[in-house]
Amino acid sequence: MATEVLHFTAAPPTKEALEYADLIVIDFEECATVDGRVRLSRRVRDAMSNVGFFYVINHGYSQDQTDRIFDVADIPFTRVEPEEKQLYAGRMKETGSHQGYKLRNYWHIDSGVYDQVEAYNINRDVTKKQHPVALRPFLSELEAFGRHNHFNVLFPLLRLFALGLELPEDTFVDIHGYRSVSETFIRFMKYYPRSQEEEIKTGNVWLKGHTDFGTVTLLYSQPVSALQILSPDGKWRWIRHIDNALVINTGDAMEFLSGGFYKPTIHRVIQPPRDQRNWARLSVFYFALPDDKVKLIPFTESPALQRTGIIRRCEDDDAPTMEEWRKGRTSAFGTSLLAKGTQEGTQEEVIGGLVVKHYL
Ligand SMILES: O=C(O)CCC(=O)C(=O)O
Ligand SMILES: [Fe+2]
Repeated sequence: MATEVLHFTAAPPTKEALEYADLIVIDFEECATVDGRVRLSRRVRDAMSNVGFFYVINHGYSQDQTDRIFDVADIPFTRVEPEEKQLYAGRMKETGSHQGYKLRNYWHIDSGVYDQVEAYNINRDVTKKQHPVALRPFLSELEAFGRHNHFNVLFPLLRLFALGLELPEDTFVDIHGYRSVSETFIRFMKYYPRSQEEEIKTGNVWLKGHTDFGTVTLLYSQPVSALQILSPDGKWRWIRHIDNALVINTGDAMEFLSGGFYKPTIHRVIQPPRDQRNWARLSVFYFALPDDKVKLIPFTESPALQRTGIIRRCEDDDAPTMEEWRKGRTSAFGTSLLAKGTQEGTQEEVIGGLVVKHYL
């Protein structure tokens, strides 16, 4: 018998007419055959050179299994007292690692306003760190959830990304070992309402526009609209909720490894539409990163890449390892001093000699 858990009730979808990004849907049932995978890899490649985000359906978790994960995801926020949360606070700035809580008021947004987001991060090896008492009965479920994401979702996606580059299917799989030393982790996230003053000072931005620093991000679609992506035409567009779909995007590490073939898409979180403002926004993610020791240089043997041209952010000799890049990005995120960017509405910082941009 599964341990009992309070049910998390998600908001109804918004009725407001939002300007949504037009994203393709990748049906994992088509992954079963080589032909299917080649077809999907072409669609993924097009989506990536266009909007950069896409959906995955039929990923192997039923609606009930996904609902259960959201119920468990709420535990670190609602079933743990503030004093206990402090005991499990992550030390992102000092360690460059996402493990434990990211408590509220940690990331600077704008004009002296800090975030109202709580996150709880769990390495896929759930034994790496201790967890709050209320979460302990669920650790084996969380381990299974990580495993499912790794083998049933991440690996098929990595194969599609490799095929798109005309590389052997397991090129990226081979550098994302489930048992390797790497940060690949589960994140639960809950956003809390803010004061009117905070909304005004930040132009309703809850989480600034950024790229993710790993290879692939899996987000379990949830109904509170707030996530937006920066479209190629310079407009922010909303991500639409699809029941039990995954929202997929790639990050910096995939850009490095693919020589700019798969570019990371800038995304942000803003205040939800009026009809959803009194609802909690709970998110579930799996953030994939290659093994810590992987040097982030392009797979130049890719025929596709040779045709399109390789774009490097730096010379191969200067390229960071995954460990260096994630530590640099993680410790700086939301806490470093940012300079005004060259582009309107951007801010910049330098990490490992490379410019990293943030968007308002
Ligand atoms: O909450 C969301 O939908 C997005 C959060 C996000 O972009 C992140 O945690 O990197
Ligand atoms: Fe993100």
